[in-house]
Amino acid sequence: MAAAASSSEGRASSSASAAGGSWPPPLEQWLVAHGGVVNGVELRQVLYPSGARDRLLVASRDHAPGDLLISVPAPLQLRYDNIEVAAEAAADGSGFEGACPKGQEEEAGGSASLSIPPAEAAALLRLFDQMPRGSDTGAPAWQFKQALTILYHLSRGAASPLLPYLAHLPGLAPGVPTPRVAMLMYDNAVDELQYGTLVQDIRNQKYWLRHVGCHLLPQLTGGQQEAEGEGVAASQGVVEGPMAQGRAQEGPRAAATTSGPSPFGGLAVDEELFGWAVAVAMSRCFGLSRGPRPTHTCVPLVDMANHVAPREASNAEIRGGRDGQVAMYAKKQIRAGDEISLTYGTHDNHNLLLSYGFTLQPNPYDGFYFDLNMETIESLVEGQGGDPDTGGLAGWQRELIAHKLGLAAGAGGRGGADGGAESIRVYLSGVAAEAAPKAAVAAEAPAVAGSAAAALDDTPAVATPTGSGPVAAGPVRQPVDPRLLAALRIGTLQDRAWEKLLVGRSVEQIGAWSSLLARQQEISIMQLLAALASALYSSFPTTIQQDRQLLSSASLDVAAAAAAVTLTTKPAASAVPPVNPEAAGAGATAPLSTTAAISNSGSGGEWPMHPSQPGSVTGAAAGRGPTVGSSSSLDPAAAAAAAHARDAAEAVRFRLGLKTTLERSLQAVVARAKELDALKQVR
Ligand SMILES: C[S@@+](CC[C@H](N)C(=O)[O-])C[C@H]1O[C@@H](n2cnc3c(N)ncnc32)[C@H](O)[C@@H]1O
Repeated sequence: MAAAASSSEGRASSSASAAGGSWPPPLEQWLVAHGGVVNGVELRQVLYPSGARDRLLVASRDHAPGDLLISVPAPLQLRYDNIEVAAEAAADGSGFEGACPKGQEEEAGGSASLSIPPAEAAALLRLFDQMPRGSDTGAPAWQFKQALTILYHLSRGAASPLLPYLAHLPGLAPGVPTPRVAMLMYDNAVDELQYGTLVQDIRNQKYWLRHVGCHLLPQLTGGQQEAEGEGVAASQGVVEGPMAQGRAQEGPRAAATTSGPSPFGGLAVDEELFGWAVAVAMSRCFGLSRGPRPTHTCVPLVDMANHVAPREASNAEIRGGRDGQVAMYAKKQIRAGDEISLTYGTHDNHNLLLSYGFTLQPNPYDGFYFDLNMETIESLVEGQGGDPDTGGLAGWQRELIAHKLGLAAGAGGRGGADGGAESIRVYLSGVAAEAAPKAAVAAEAPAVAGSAAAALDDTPAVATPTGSGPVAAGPVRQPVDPRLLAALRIGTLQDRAWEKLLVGRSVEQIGAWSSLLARQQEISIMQLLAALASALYSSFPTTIQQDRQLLSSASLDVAAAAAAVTLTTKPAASAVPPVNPEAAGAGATAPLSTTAAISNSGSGGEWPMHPSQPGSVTGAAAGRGPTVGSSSSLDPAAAAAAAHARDAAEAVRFRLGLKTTLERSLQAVVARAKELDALKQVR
């Protein structure tokens, strides 16, 4: 829990605010100057002993529960619905050029116009439409739309009122590296995760990132006809696109599209820059799930709050307000100097790594996932009940399990014929037995993935970005997935008399940790689960102890690499004053190999950013936006070494967390078996 511990752990901590007049302006000041509210909250930078840097929100005075901490009006947020509204209004001739309510432009933007020129909005909307789609929603993936919106505002440079916010984004703000969301990790580190389901998800994300950033965008914005071979992605078809919230597909008209003028002006968007924008979108957007048009939004300053879990550990929450305003409130007493934290959602480490580029140790929402089919259930329960002749599942058990779990009834897990899935993904979790829910899980509301905050009665719900993993983590975990427990309870029954009773019960009721059908049966089930957890643990090539050792040397590597970067980094001569002096030159852990300095004529300074080639951002060519310096501010080899070291350490941390989760699950089932056995003895 790096960030949670950061206030005490950091050896250097100071306000991120630079002296007045420097660039970029402190976010707190910028927000207040343009209609936002900031009450007793400040942004701090923290430097860990490892050399890693991060930022966090800190209370500058005491707060009572319910206090408003930050409020950000819609025009100060970076959100793609603004683009959609502007384009649609232009198309239907209503002449509305931007989503900024009348009268707020001046307030929010100062000299820069909040109106989005109709032609540019229309060009962006066309791009949105070409993005890969989620098969579940059929809509272009929001992460890509938000990334394009971020790049669009970046390309506008001083013409965008959001430039001061952009300058604080990780990867642009000096010393703050781009989050290493899993799709940006090096391949060798991905292999070291030792966890197939996550590795597959990361490969799919990498595929789509490459496809869009490297092929699709250049074609759509570069004046070329769609090239041959681009149908490949669509025909591959098997790509599960977590970024696209499901199975990703090509945009509907991609193959027939002729590119138009780039909405990014002179900003050359390549795979690296696009990857940065997607990582920013994934790691710091809030979902607005209600309201006239669901959208995602980057909310300045509010997006500086770090994540803690479980939910009770965070001291602030987000609420939506009227006119798209997003606000942060204290949800408990906060003392001056406390870190202000949010719970992004009930994310397991799989989701955290995919969406945010870090893991929590321990993570109360973590889970070990595996695919369960009828064959696995059959082999698990063999000899424990069921058909007296074969010792396997009797026909009625198979039917009941298939029906309750939505699985295909065939022994080999042959999906389809009866409408059931071939397999479902289930978990063993690290929830300690004593913390497991006491009531049936069925009593819990179904999870809305990523839902982070209670909505006000009449206002839009606000949620932190959903994790992109394969399983939406629910609000409450029990040590064993209720569906797995239900399957084992049904599969080990000796007596068909249970069938009538179980038919009317939900899978959550049958599989509730707190309930059981018969004590001796439950003891056997716990023994089966203990054997399962042990077998899964043994399938890892390394043990917990080996991982711990590796991690301590990996941490040394990270620190050494960070130190090397700091030593070899030469701040660009023409570089802007950094966000704070400590941050100078420390952006070297960003995965990007070069930096260029971009000057913002409106605010009289330059700050480092990272197009993939120095000088590729040419505001002059576009006749607007940023102009480019050519200073290189870090040693690419040292930066790459630091990124490699960080990835390697994160991979080991992830798999260590997974094994710890399995170990805890094992402890929970063994404890339950013992408890039931002891009860049996007493009676
Ligand atoms: C919404 S941003 C929070 C602000 C961020 N710290 C910054 O400086 O921009 C989310 C990112 O913060 C970092 N983060 C948040 N919570 C964290 C935690 N508990 N441990 C480690 N990193 C965390 C991760 O890099 C994540 O991608």
